[in-house]
Amino acid sequence: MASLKEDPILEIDGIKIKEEFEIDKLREDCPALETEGTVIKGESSIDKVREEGSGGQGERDMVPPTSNSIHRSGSRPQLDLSKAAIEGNFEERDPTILLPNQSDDISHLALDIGGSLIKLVYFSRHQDRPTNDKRKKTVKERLGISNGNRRSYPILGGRLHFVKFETSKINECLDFISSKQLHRGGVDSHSWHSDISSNGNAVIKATGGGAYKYADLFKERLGVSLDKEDEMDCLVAGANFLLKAIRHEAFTHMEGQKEFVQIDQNDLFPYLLVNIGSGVSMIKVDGDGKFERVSGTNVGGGTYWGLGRLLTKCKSFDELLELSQKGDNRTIDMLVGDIYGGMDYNKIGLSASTIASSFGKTISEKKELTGYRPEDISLSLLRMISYNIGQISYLNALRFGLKRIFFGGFFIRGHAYTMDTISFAVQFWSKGEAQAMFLRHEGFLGALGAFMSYEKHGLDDLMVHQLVERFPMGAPYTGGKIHGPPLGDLNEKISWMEKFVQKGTEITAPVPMAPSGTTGLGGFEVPSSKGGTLRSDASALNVGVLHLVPTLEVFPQLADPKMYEPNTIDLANHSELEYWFTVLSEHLPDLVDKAVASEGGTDDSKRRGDAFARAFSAHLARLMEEPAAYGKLGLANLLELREECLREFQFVDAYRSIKQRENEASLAVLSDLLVELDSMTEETRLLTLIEGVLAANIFDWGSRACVELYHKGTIIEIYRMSRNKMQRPWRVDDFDAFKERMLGSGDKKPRPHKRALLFVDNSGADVILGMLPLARELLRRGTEESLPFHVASERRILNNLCTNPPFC
Ligand SMILES: Nc1ncnc2c1ncn2[C@@H]1O[C@H](COP(=O)(O)OP(=O)(O)OP(=O)(O)O)[C@@H](O)[C@H]1O
Ligand SMILES: CC(C)(CO)[C@@H](O)C(=O)NCCC(=O)O
Repeated sequence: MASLKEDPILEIDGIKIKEEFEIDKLREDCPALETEGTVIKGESSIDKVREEGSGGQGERDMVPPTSNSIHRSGSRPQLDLSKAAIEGNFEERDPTILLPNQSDDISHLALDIGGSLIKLVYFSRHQDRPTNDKRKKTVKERLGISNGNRRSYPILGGRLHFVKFETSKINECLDFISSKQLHRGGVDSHSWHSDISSNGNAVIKATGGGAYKYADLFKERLGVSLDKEDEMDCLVAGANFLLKAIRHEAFTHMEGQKEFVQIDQNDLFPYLLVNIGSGVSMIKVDGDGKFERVSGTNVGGGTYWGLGRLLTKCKSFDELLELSQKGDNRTIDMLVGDIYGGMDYNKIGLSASTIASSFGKTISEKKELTGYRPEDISLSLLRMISYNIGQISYLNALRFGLKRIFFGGFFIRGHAYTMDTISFAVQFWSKGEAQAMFLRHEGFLGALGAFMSYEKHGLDDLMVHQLVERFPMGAPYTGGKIHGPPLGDLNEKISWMEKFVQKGTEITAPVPMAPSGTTGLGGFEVPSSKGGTLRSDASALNVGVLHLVPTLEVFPQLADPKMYEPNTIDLANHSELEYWFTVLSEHLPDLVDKAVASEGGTDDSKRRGDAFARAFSAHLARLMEEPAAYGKLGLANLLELREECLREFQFVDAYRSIKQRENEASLAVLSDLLVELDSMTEETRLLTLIEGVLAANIFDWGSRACVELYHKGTIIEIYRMSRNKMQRPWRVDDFDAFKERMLGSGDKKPRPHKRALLFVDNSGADVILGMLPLARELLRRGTEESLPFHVASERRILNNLCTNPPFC
């Protein structure tokens, strides 16, 4: 095996890092970027630039350089690099680059003002990294330049937030916008502005009837103009975006069972979109921007809430919904059995328990309204409206031969009984031919669509993996009654946690309002209430903050990147979840110690460590309650959640000191290791390389045996021991099959492998030690033919290589 430096693609040996690079290099990798010949000096980021630039994927996005200072492709955002200059010291690592001519005018707030609720979607730039941690930011990140995809425009990393207010409380919404200065570009507005119209006024995209009704109020209170977007256009754009870009957005819900559906983007259309807001719209969707509103009904969410309020005196929608969980509709609804003397009406397929007439029983009894339990009324009403919508939806699907029906709108509210009832109606009337599916961001379709209508959002061709959903810990997740999004400020978060500590209150994970085991079958069963109380909106809605991470790229040689699922351990399996719950809980004190030590063991870090432990425990408890609370849950998601939680409490890298130690050990033996690998036969080398990767990684994924091993020595010792002296606590599955695919046998050529074979985790040097030779070997092959395997979490490898160069 020759020197790693000869590898033209993955130049990750990096021991000797280039001292400078020129914008020309950047231009080469990101052809759309042009400057007026400015030379920018810096360090190390060249590796990142090169790696990212070499990603291979997205050649389709490449546009030839233009001669002028800024290349524009359509209306997408571009950076104007003209007169770009280093700010401050040239010798500084990754110095900030000023772009004086860049207008930075990307808008980031959109509204859907409906008959019942106002929905806000807003974007905030990532602020994860402490500003003094410049080493972590690459030049490209600072520029907002995308990576290996070679986009011709930047996508800025950040978060999409989802918030809602009751339309009747529009002033609260205006206060919220104003307090966060969202109409002006947010609190970090020094570099981030809303659209400013030619006359200097901010313009916000808005849809829904309220965009017309409240335009003057917005002008008056905030001085902003609402740029009105068509409601149906927005609903469709939002639904298409979610279905294409968000992992596990859609799910089925039958008899209390939630199952996520991974939609194949190439097989999405046509479908029926049913948006259940105050009223209901039914839209046949044939493609992006291709749709027709084929039907609607005025019996919708407003009907349930309005009639329910009158009949039960409930003060809020949630109260009404919560009430239904304790209801028994048989006291209100007339069943087939009530009419047929307890018998089924088999001839037309109706069981005795089928509802013959919603609210029908009340005509035969001489009771006043007060004689009925509000719980029962609420349930009957909910069932009547949900069933009716399900049935009308199916009839419309039938009209157009559509098999899939996606339901959105806030009426659904992630509520099990509602979804079960709709699903039952669709299934019953279609005789199982059509399927009802629900969307996790159910109520935000319109607002997202309005957001998408900004010409400069730059999100239109994001890949699924670039939007990562997170569930930050804030008041709403600890059962607190705080309006708005999760707490953003670190101190706020910590003091929240501390309040719980002081009061000795256990942090209760929010109980999902959707109890499992409810059913609409037969239409009368009583939903089994679990916990009884509804928690705050954010938790009940199960909508996380979408993190946009434009640097994440799928390994370019995957056989089918869209369908690739890196999570091989599915925690939907309860015993698996329990196992990992125990591992992670037991490991928590140790992790906190490490995290605190990585920050110098200061009082502040101890305080943060404590808060982190509580926050993460609450997440774990929440997931034990409802494993699918945050979308489909695989082990990698759980570990990422932990990482994210650490970052929320500003632990940049809990394993920093360990990595340092490992880096030193790795460096010392690297050349030996390469010589050793070079001397092996191809087959032995392949196995050795895989073992190397596993040796490095199983430890990280929580294996107790490896943790013990690790305590006895450094990773390189484990690596050596694993090959020579000891019984390995892991094995390489399917090596023969892999080998055949990898090396080919007889006249068989290597062919793509369907499953992930390598697990690569988010640590730094240890992964790379195993990964380095393997990556090189495989990438060498990859230049000749398609790689025969998938690398799990390959995006993290790139990230790690970029942000934690291992040997420098
Ligand atoms: N906190 C809440 N307050 C009021 N209604 C709620 C709440 N949560 C859920 N809902 C339900 O959601 C419905 C509103 O849904 P959504 O926000 O999707 O529609 P909308 O945009 O307000 O209505 P439309 O599109 O018809 O103008 C309400 O009618 C009610 O049934
Ligand atoms: C009027 C809208 C579109 C406003 O969102 C909605 O409330 C609705 O679709 N209502 C149903 C109206 C009907 O088709 O009968």
